[in-house]
Amino acid sequence: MYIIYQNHRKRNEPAVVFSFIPVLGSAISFGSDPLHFLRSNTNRLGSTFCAVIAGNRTVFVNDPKDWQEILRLPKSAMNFDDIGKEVLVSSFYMDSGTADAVQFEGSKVLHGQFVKYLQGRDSIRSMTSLVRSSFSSQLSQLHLPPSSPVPLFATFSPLVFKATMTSLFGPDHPLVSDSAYTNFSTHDSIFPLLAGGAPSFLFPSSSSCSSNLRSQVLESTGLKGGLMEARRSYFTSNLGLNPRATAAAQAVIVWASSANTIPSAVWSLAMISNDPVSLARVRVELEGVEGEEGCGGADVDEMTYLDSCIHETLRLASSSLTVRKVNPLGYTLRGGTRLRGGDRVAIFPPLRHMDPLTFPNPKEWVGGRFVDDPALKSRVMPFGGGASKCPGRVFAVREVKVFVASILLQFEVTVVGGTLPDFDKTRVGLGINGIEKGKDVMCILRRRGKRE
Ligand code: HEM
Repeated sequence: MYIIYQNHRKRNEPAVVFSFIPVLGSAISFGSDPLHFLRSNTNRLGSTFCAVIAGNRTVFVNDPKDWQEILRLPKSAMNFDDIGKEVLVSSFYMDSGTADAVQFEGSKVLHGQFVKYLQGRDSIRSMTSLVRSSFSSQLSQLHLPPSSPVPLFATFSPLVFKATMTSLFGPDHPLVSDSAYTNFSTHDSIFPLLAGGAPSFLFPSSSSCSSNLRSQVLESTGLKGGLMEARRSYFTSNLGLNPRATAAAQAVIVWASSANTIPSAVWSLAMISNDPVSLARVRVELEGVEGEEGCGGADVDEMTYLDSCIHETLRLASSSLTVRKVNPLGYTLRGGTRLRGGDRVAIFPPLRHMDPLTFPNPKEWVGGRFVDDPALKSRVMPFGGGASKCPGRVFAVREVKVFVASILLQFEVTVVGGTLPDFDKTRVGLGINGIEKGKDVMCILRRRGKRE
């Protein structure tokens, strides 16, 4: 009965990708090669079709011309909040009542805080300045073997994590530590399984690492007037959450701020360093940066070539999925396609990122792509879109810029072998792909002489 319900097609509904596998449906085919799955089914069934993914009827809208309609629809037609709540419960060990408070009752105020602290000019300036001084002090203490290769991801992921935590909690907070990074990365490594609905008791180590993070997240921030303090005060004073629930809600930001920023930063450094032309162009921009530590503040805004390289990295490494849930009455799209109440609607931006008509030679990393054609930047969607678009996007790009600039100002970086490993494909749908399991980007790093 279940299979018949999921696969049966009513009038005006999108065609359904048939699957005999109950619950899982097409999850494995989609997860193992999403572009092939979406393109081949688009060829067979049309650009909007339905597939059952992990028990959910999911309508994939694959023509970018239809995306704006979906992203602009009001919450009364389809919403992200129900899905957001499921993720809070499945992946952040939050109880259902707390998830309701965070995702529904407090959503307007919390969104306003994101806008104020993650996008406001003064706040971004002071967060960038904290990130810059964190990189500066971490790099000065970094001991590297003089001429043997260094694994880029293993070496720099903890640095990016600690810089991000510094910007949110202040430099002396317990989350600014290697042990907190280990807790974060253990939880992060099984995040795709938790988000896919696997029960958390199967992963006791992740659960204890996540609990370690939650026990640290409430320690005093040392930062007055920042995002984390504003959230904490709202959770306790306005939503009446107890310390345990408040910690769970704060831990979400620890993950959201780091999980995608870390691979974005390290891939950007690797891809720039592996392309002599782009590396030379970025170095010319860096020459214009004043002072030894002058890669934060206003300067990063002027590095347009670096900005292009970072967006090109995000274009290639992105695999996010923007998802909405249709309201119980169902909804009819402009073109007449009928969606059932409870259907999920999904947009996969890499379909456009890898479209040769939009991005010629889409598989190639072209550092100056967006300098040559600035309008193309609006076609890159690594931060999702609509109501759930990443609120940390402006700060995130700045942090990546400061990271790359800090490293290149201090080091000559040479990628050993000249080729980069593949992406980790197990994170489809979550954001920026990490690096293939068991691999790293091996580089020779030589400290540069002091600039005059
Ligand atoms: C390059 C780094 C980053 C990338 C690629 C990225 C990407 C994303 C994506 C794809 C989403 C989901 C969008 C959607 O559903 O349409 C998201 C959501 C989110 N991101 Fe980011 N992100 C990054 C950095 C950050 C940072 C630094 C912060 C905070 C300091 C942050 C905070 C959040 C939050 C709170 C959400 C959930 C928004 C909601 O539920 O409405 N992100 N991010």
